Amino acid sequence: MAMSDTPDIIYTKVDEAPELARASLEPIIRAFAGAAGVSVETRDISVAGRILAVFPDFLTEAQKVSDDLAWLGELVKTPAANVIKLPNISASQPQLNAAIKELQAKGYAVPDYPAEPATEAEKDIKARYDAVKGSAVNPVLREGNSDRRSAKAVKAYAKANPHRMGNWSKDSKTRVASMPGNDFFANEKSATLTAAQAGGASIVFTGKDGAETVLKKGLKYTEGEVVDATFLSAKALTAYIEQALASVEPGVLFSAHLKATMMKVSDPIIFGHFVKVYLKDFIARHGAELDALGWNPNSGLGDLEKKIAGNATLEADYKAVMASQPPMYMVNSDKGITNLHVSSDVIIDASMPAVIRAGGKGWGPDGKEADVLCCIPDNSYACVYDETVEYFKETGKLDVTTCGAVSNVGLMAQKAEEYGSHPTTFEAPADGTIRIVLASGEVLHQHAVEKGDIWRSATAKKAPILDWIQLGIARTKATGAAAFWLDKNRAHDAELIKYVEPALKEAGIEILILDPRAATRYTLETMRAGKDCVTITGNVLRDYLTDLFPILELGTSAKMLSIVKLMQGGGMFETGAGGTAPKHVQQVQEENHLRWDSLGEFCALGESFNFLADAKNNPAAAVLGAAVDAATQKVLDNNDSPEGKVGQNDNRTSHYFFARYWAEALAAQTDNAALAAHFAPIAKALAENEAKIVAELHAVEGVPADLGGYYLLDDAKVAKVMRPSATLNAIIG
Ligand SMILES: NC(=O)C1=CN([C@@H]2O[C@H](COP(=O)(O)OP(=O)(O)OC[C@H]3O[C@@H](n4cnc5c(N)ncnc54)[C@H](OP(=O)(O)O)[C@@H]3O)[C@@H](O)[C@H]2O)C=CC1
Ligand SMILES: O=C(O)CCC(=O)C(=O)O
Ligand SMILES: [Mg+2]
Repeated sequence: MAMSDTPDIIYTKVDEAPELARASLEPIIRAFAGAAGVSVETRDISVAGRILAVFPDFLTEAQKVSDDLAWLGELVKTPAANVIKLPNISASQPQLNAAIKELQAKGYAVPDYPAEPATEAEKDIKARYDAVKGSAVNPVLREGNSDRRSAKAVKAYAKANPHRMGNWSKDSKTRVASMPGNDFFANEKSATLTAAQAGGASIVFTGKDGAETVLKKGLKYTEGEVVDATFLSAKALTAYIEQALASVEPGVLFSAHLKATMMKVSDPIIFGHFVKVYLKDFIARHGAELDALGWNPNSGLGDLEKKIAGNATLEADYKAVMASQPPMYMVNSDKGITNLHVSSDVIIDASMPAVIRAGGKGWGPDGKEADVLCCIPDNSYACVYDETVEYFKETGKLDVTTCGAVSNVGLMAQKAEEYGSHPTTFEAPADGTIRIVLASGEVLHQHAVEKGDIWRSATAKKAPILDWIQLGIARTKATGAAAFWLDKNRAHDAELIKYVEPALKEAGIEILILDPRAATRYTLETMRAGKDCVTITGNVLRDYLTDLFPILELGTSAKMLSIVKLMQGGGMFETGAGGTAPKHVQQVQEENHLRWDSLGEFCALGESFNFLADAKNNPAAAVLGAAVDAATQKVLDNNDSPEGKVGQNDNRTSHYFFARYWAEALAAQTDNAALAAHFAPIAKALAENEAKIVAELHAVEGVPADLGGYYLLDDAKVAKVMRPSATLNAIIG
């Protein structure tokens, strides 16, 4: 990729609430940066955009789009990368189907998703869609390790303006239940490869009859790579879910917390097992009919309800079976949407912290809060939530006004660990053995499996591991307390410890190495004592903890600063640590109020300019960056962030205030006289027209908004909705 034609900054075009926010904020950024000669361009990583990009052969010339994700995937491997990445949808199967339907209805002749492909052509279509499904963007762009923390101003704001926290009681019945064994944790094997073991490998299934099937060929391992293999027993999973359901006490809700988006192969299957157990009697009675309707349990109760709609017998029996089971934790009790409707509705990193923040409460079908049994099948990380729940039962809720800040350094680069394991995850086709066979013929790992068991291999490469350790050391030095979250009794972690211990010795620094349960307790106690603490973790805990601790400390993970120092010298700045907040879009559609908080974008923008200033020796970018930081601080100080209701500040008003403070800071600085002169009249006009602009922004609220679609938005309509102030638009230019 030629570096000379790369824009200074890439801002991503995404989905749902952050995409609506982009439509308002990005024109402001483009105009302000442009005045300093800094170029900003967008690239589309929305799920609709990604579908269109992989099916050019089904589209007319006019409909074809560039494959921006592929382009960005190359860019992040170069020092020229400076990407501001907003969250995008990691589509579950029902979401993917809905996006396809919407595109087709809009005249794009993309094919249906072939669930059971028969021909080579159908297999090709399915493979293309499977590359779009689930978490398909982040693993491609994350060519560096993760550094997530709250900016000082954000933490100070949270301490001074504590959010609402539910009370924890000692006799709360909320608890975490995980499998007694035979899970990924128990069955894991791991090895660090020698130079002789590096090279090609394949994954082979051998049936009881001795017949071999190659599940995956062409794997390429490098020296020092940590290669794991493990499986979760389907029978043990079913038995555990049955036992958990039977153990639900009266008045307690049943819930399952998975990550079906990032673990896009394993977790939809696990989700399907929950559905099958919950609806066991119903499926036993109507299995053939449900098959004929084409219902797959992995697609959840949402799809089932659509498929049986109008069939009075099925509907009545479904209702009866649902009523006979313990009540479920609800996604939306008003609309009857349960935990088991769609696998991507309850995502563990966001869902468990919300239960914990509420004092161990979830919403039941009756629209009331209740204690919850939280099923997290695999023991690798369930202990983190279990320990947190038990800790708060013992000690009561956290005092937000005094607690310390917990930041994270996460091993993430180059598809590290479980989050890179989709291509090497398989449901065992029959009873037999699954082996990883190296080019030499050596069997690296093998497991005896039964039909339906979920087997997977994950790896972490040496260079990212070493980079992660150094980042951990640097952040520890800057922070104080820290721990590596590694369990010497877990196969994979034991291999990582072999890297960590000598590196710490060489650096002459002592950092605790604690298993996840002990590390959870240590971190909670440290933060409660008012001290800051770094969690140095693998990829999954990076994800979980950067929602858990911010949601407790700040009320949300949206305000996190999320830096990805790319290993080839570039920078990626993710906004916040959360997702695309689908609920927020619904509110816009219903009453044109967007409560999405762009503080994560503001923080990322400041970092992106600062990075540009250093990387390209661009002093004007440094001026822009410093002014962004000042504006962000002022948005917080003046309480200009969005609130929940029509008539209150929303995303658009917060952008107006941000633009105004940014212009004021640029006008006031003395490092760049030309920029100061350029922004002085803009700042003046923005300030003088405050009442008029805010009135224009509020005037559109309270009635439904037309976005021209859900997955494929109509950009002109979105611009109209998100930029309704003619006065503001004229000043921005
Ligand atoms: N980096 C990425 O690309 C990520 C993408 N995702 C994707 O996002 C989608 C939704 O994920 P989900 O797990 O439901 O989590 P979300 O973080 O989108 O939503 C959970 C809740 O967090 C609050 N929230 C999150 N961000 C903001 C914000 N900027 N401003 C205000 N409130 C915010 C909202 O709560 P309330 O309205 O109650 O205030 C929201 O309902 C999925 O498709 C998922 O795959 C998820 C995580 C990261
Ligand atoms: O890629 C995804 O699906 C979600 C990513 C995520 O939750 C995170 O990185 O915090
Ligand atoms: Mg997350």
